[in-house]
Amino acid sequence: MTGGAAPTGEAPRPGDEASDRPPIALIGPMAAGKTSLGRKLASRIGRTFADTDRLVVLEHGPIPEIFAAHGEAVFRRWEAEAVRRALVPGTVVALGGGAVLDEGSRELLGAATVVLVTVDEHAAERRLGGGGRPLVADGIDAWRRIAAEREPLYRSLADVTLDTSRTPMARVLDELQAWLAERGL
Ligand SMILES: Nc1ncnc2c1ncn2[C@@H]1O[C@H](COP(=O)(O)OP(=O)(O)OP(=O)(O)O)[C@@H](O)[C@H]1O
Ligand SMILES: O=C(O)C1=C[C@@H](O)[C@@H](O)[C@H](O)C1
Ligand SMILES: [Mg+2]
Repeated sequence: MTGGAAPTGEAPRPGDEASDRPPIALIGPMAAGKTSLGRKLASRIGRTFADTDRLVVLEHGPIPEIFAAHGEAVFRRWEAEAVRRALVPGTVVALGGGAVLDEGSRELLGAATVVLVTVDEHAAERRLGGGGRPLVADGIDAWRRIAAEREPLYRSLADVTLDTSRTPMARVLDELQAWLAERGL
């Protein structure tokens, strides 16, 4: 795990509510484990969980159908709306892999604790099966190109980075929980 400078927030006091704390946002490339890790983290620390892909699907239908019928730009607009609705104090939010492309969403992430979840291409290739991700319908070459393009953006937003390639989910979760607890987040 690699972390940035410790946030300046005070340690939690008795009576503090998680709902007063900055939202915890999980960002990173497709199949890194944002949704799985976010859901487990929220359950463990007693916070509400939201997944922006899920919110878009609930409101507008399956992602491949949105891309086919309306194009990526419309998906990005609906995704940005989902980020704005979900990213409120006290929550854990898993963002879609490309949500950081939207400037307004990046501004909102400035008020969040941002966890970058990474995965190497070998593990990503094993996890990509099952489809549902139109931008990588052609496989790992597209995943590699997109991940490399976005890496500087992901790194610039992250407060902490966790790699899931060779670490079981339970241990990644323990590490993240400890990192948050040390900082009163
Ligand atoms: N640490 C891990 N070890 C092994 N498999 C993992 C790990 N983390 C996640 N996975 C598996 O990888 C797959 C992708 O995980 P997940 O859907 O959480 O990724 P994501 O980052 O949310 O992807 P997307 O960008 O498509 O939303 C799932 O099948 C999940 O069970
Ligand atoms: O990285 C991306 O651009 C995407 C990631 C997924 O989470 C979905 O939001 C969608 O498939 C696009
Ligand atoms: Mg996800």
